Amino acid sequence: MDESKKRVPHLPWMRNPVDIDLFDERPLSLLPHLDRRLEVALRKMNIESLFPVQVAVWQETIGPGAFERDICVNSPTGSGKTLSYALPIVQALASRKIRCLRALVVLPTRDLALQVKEVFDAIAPAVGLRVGSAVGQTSIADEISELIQRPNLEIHATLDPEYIQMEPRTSVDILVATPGRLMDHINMTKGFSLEHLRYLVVDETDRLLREAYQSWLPTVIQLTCSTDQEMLSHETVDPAFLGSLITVRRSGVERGFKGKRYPRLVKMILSATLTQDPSKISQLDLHHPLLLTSGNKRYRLPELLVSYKLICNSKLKPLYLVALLQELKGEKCIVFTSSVESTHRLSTLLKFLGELPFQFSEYSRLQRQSVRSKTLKAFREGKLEVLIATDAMTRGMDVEGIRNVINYDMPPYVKTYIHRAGRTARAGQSGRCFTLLRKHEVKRFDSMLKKADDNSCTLHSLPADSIESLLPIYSSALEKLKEFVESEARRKSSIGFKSAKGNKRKRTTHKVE
Ligand SMILES: Nc1ncnc2c1ncn2[C@@H]1O[C@H](COP(=O)(O)OP(=O)(O)OP(=O)(O)O)[C@@H](O)[C@H]1O
Repeated sequence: MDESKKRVPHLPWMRNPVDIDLFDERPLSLLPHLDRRLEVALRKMNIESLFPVQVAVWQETIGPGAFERDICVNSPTGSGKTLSYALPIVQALASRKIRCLRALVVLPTRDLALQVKEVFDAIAPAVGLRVGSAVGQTSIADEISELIQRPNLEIHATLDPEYIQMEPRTSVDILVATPGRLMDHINMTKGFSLEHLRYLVVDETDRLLREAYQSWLPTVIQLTCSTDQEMLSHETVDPAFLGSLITVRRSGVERGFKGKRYPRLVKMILSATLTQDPSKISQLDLHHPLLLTSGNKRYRLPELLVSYKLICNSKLKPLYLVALLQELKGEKCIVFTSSVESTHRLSTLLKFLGELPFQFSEYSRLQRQSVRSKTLKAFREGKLEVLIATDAMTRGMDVEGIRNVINYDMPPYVKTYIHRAGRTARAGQSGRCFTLLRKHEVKRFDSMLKKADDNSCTLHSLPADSIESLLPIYSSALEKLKEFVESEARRKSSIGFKSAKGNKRKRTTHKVE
């Protein structure tokens, strides 16, 4: 057995997880306590039953677990983690009386946050909840007007200000945010408060913990802890006296959480590759955490994913890619490269190869958000068949109908392989992942796949003539690429990108691989 499979987690609570594999998909009609209005909303989304991870989390939240413990979910890509937290949170808040910010969901990128907001938007309005976003898609002023409700002074003109709520306050129940914009609102937006927060979701946890993003996590933890402290300091005061806006938290004493009279903030963390590093996990200040994981392996690929490797002549690697894309005959594909520069060079080179039988586009953080959003829309709608992308931009991306993932550059880590491959074979569908390898990379790749519990990666070869037929235009395309990169570097340096100048010149000497 592979060593990585036997490794015992350092954290004791991670050693006896709830096994998600023991849960079956469950029809909505058999889900205990599901609000009828939510059932209708789910059916409108064409959801007739809950996936195993969703049933398992339901059990620990709305079911007998009753949100008593913080929830940590480690479940494969595309297994339905978003709805696994969105549904219980919306159901739990369905009976709230007064609108204020009670659930905060944090995601690493804007596109991902908007994707998750869509899921909340599909169910929350059914029970009268409002969902907002703080992702920097619009100006901060527009975001503030969406999130903050200001008192209407004209309506209250004749009333004594002492008796009316004059302070601005949040006008959403659930907020989906990226860390940067969240911090902007925490620091600057009048009326933005986490005082009543009951649920904090950290999706794509391992990625969010890796990057500090202006210390958003310690700030959120501190702000929500101080609420607990503040409330505890009112121990002699009847909670009712604290006003209807104060969330009356469920007592947590039954599991021995001494000294906590008020329900704490519930945290839910999720990933397909959840970290087991105690120092990282400790940043979350988890309360009696419960791990839910699929099977007894650390990493898991989607069940219906098939992996292939292609051994390439490294000088002709772009042609192998083109030949493979031609073979895939316009099926939706994502091609992963190792960096934004490499993504840019590869897509530029493909443009110089003349008419290709597929529509493709670059998708990376080098581009403006508006360009990226347009590209993603076209890809979703099937107007583009191939997206050339980097890891950072596509984590968690859920696009229907992606049949293939192509690793143009070998992923550096098994976690990277899992997140890239997981853009296909989602929600029980089948999919393929191809990895282009130079001869010397094969051994390292094979041992990496074993960690992902995939021993079934087969060799895929392309007919020699499919590459040979591209050779005549290849050298002229390379020439054009060289000129293009040089002129781009000159243009950038002339508009003041002095630091970029050196890098770009260096880049022109790189081979296109
Ligand atoms: N119960 C369900 N029935 C049918 N489809 C579902 C159900 N739950 C989720 N889905 C669909 O499954 C797909 C994957 O869901 P989701 O994006 O939540 O996966 P994930 O586990 O978060 O993946 P990743 O780790 O890549 O972020 C989505 O298209 C979603 O609409």
